[in-house]
Amino acid sequence: MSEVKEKIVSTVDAGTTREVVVRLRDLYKSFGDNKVLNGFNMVLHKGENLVVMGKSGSGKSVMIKCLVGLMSPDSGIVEVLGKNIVTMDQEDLDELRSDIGFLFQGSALYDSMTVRENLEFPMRRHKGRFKGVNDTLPLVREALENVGLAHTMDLMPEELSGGMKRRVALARAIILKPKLILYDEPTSGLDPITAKEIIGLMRSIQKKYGTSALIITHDVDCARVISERMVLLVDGINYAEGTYEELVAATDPKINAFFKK
Ligand SMILES: Nc1ncnc2c1ncn2[C@@H]1O[C@H](COP(=O)(O)OP(=O)(O)OP(=O)(O)O)[C@@H](O)[C@H]1O
Repeated sequence: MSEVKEKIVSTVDAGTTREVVVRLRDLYKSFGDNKVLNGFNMVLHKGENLVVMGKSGSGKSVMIKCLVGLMSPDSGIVEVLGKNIVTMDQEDLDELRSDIGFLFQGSALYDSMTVRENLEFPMRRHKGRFKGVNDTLPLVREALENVGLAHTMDLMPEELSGGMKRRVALARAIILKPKLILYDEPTSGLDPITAKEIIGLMRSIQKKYGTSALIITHDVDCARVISERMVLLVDGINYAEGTYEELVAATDPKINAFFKK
């Protein structure tokens, strides 16, 4: 275990007053002999941008799936917005997910729907939350204005560039004003300038709405700019935690490997 982790974990355990939005404790998940999560721990505080890095196949997606209840851990605690995910029924899970925004790899817009219809989609899924909303237009417009794309409302996804699609996907992720946003590789496949724009938007959204964000990325520049704190997932555990600067300065070779260009 690295010095960095011991230092930071002790600060967190020493009774921080920040509200906890996600708590994963002693998470284990195996597939046959493949032990993917081996006692993983993580805490995300309210309003925080937490970056999780791990090499390909290290279990980041498995961790996220456990976090949103798409996969059950073999053991361990998964608390999201004060609720225990592991014991929840489907109805409660659906309700909880209306408080979570997702921006997953590749934007995943529906090609046969306009931008506006793509944005309305989460509202249709979580009808209960929008009972009193007859006119979705103001919400769609506000979400698109946040990403500078209000003029694209009636366009089809094929009429947008890759960077614009990612921004629309970001607008869709925030339209429900989620308390928590999960970003899975938000800058993958984008050129450095567009990636920078997306990171800028992620930051301004967090500032405007006070959203908590968990960001999974391989992009060291993205991690440097966006993270307040980082967790490195290695060998199924939270191998190291700290700020970007603390982790870059660490001497442990397994930590260094993440920051080599
Ligand atoms: N449903 C499943 N059944 C069996 N094995 C699985 C399943 N889901 C994931 N795994 C295994 O768990 C390990 C971790 O996979 P995971 O997708 O979480 O990695 P990752 O860190 O997200 O990788 P990447 O960065 O490439 O997306 C891999 O060895 C994978 O084969």
